[in-house]
Amino acid sequence: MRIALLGYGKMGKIIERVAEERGHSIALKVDSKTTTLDFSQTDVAIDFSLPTTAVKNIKAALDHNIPVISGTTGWLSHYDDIVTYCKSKKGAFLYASNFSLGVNIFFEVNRVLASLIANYPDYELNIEEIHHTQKLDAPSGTAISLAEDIIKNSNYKNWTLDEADSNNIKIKAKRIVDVPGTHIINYNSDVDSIEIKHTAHNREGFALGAVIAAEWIADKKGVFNMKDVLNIG
Ligand SMILES: NC(=O)c1ccc[n+]([C@@H]2O[C@H](COP(=O)([O-])OP(=O)(O)OC[C@H]3O[C@@H](n4cnc5c(N)ncnc54)[C@H](O)[C@@H]3O)[C@@H](O)[C@H]2O)c1
Ligand SMILES: O=C(O)C1=N[C@H](C(=O)O)CCC1
Repeated sequence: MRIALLGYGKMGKIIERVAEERGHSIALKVDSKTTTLDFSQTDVAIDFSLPTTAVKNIKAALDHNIPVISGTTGWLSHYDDIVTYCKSKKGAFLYASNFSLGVNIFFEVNRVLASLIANYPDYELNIEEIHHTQKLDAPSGTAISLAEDIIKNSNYKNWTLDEADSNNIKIKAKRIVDVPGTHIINYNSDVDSIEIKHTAHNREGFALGAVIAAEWIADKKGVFNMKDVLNIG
């Protein structure tokens, strides 16, 4: 498969190595200096760029009839617009806030735990996410996915970075040098606590998941997510 890397930073470089190890080639590398996007030698595009550039990159790939997956976070207010755009172009698109297998299993555990605890108001909930200091967005896309899944399976109505009340899930976003990504869900009552935690040891899991998703979407049309790829849940 010939891959366009839309974004060639920390993730783009690891994806390049993982993709080559799996027998693919990199046909196009796009970063802040790129002026024209030539998709003519490309089968699939992988976007790990910036919150401010993802929408333009995704639309450019769809304009050229190239299936595209995006791991960029912080642009989701435009998600519905991209879904409509993809359908209008009869293209293929997949977004995942987190491509790692471990986090996608963690998402399932989070959903089950949220629905089990939903009817026990004695438990106070908070989500904590910890990432490296270069991260541009807060909270992380993964923390937003976790909060949205809890909202779907409980009585919470929203999430907030500020002080929470019983309608809102508090998300604490911490930035510590070199942390690839940690997410903790904590339910706390007067008598006990229940905590689930996912710790990424490095970025390899994100990169492998992204390449697997790109392989999966290359011959498809439609809008997908990682549940479609991994067949879990
Ligand atoms: N979904 C996941 O599994 C996952 C995992 C890790 C990171 N991320 C997200 O991926 C994104 C990138 O992460 P990173 O750690 O590689 O960041 P990074 O800052 O290291 O890399 C971003 C790259 O985008 C490039 N860029 C700038 N302008 C561009 C443009 N117009 N078009 C294309 N690229 C452009 C920059 O030159 C830079 O190389 C972030 O939003 C991050 O939150 C998601
Ligand atoms: O390094 C990042 O930035 C990460 N971003 C994703 C998020 O916002 O959830 C996934 C984890 C790493």
